[in-house]
Amino acid sequence: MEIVLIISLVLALLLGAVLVGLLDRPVAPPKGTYTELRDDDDPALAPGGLVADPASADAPSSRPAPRHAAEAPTVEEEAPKAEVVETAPQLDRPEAAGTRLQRLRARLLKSNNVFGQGLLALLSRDRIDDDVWDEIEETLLMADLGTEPTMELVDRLKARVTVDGTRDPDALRALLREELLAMVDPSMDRRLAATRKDGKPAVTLVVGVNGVGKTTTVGKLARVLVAEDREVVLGAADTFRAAAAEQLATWGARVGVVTVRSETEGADPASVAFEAVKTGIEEEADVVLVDTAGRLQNKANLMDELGKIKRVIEKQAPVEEVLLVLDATTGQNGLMQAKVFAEVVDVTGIVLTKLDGTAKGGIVVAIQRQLGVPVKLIGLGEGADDLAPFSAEGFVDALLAE
Ligand SMILES: Nc1nc2c(ncn2[C@@H]2O[C@H](COP(=O)(O)OP(=O)(O)OP(=O)(O)O)[C@@H](O)[C@H]2O)c(=O)[nH]1
Repeated sequence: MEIVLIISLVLALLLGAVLVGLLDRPVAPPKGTYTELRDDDDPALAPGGLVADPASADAPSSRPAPRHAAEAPTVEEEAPKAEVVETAPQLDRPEAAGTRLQRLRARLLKSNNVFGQGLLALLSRDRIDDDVWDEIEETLLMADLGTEPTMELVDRLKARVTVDGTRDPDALRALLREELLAMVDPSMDRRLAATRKDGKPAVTLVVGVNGVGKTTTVGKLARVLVAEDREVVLGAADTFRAAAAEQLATWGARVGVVTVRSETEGADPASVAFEAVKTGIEEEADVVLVDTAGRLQNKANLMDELGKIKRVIEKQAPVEEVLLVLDATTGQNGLMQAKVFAEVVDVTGIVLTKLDGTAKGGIVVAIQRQLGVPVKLIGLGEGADDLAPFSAEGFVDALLAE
């Protein structure tokens, strides 16, 4: 009896020791779970191999504080908070939209001084004869104002300068300002669709030919919107250029914006766009910006693809804005592009990039006349905040600034 008791006691002690040993061992996480501290808006593998970009998930978000601390206390223990704070990249604080054109006006004046100041100098000559009017006409044509608007403006200036007979520099400046402003048309609605409608984000599709600055514009525009406290989701539907998705994700990460992209090179851009909009709806974003691959307007299959992207997006939410990006340095060629793009998708606004590198500011008027669509944004440099909302007054004032 005693022996049985002793054996039972020894067995019990052994069993206890084994149990303690087992509990002490680190427990491997179930397959597929994260082993590092992750954010709430961490990318989940989406159907079709699409992920919300991991680069963005590392950045601190302006959204409500992540709930991971409450949900996964053991993981929290493994990765001390201090470490996360140290490694998390600082978010950029983008410049507010309102001050941008003012800051960038010097660039506009520098590249377009012949257009604005040159015109003023010609009008201020002591005697304005036919030769001077020819020079004025030439200046306007050189600035890509287009033939019809040039004739119209010259006629109006002729009539007013002759009738008024004024030679006073201030009066001439005011007169020229008024006439240029009428050409640029301050009555056009240049607001961007950036507000949720019927419980869905405003979807913006960004289109244009190769190299005009689409991806850069989407990145810069995200910053404009973030500065206005909008929740933004980016869609990298330029699956043709390998680096485009990476480029876009970097732009997004700098301001804490999620980028939806495909892990498969050459994936169907319509499906990436679809996933981006889906994510935007799920995340209750204000705006979804979809970047698309550059396409030549004379390639019918690529233009058809654009139509498809739009149709696929619209299975979930209407495309509120189609921004056509045009490179201002390409001048009249941009007009041809605009015409064809407008036939395939309803362009709602123009983004005129690289205005810092050209004296062709008159293209603003020409393009608006051609499409009946307003220029909404202008690019004035390669800097992250060198994209400004277009204002007719701000533009004309910059052209005429001293
Ligand atoms: N100076 C200047 N450069 C600009 C401006 N906007 C864009 N760029 C530059 O234009 C180049 C092309 O820009 P991307 O955004 O890659 O052009 P993309 O249209 O997306 O190109 P694809 O994807 O090949 O069609 C980059 O070097 C940009 O920095 C601008 O307003 N001013």
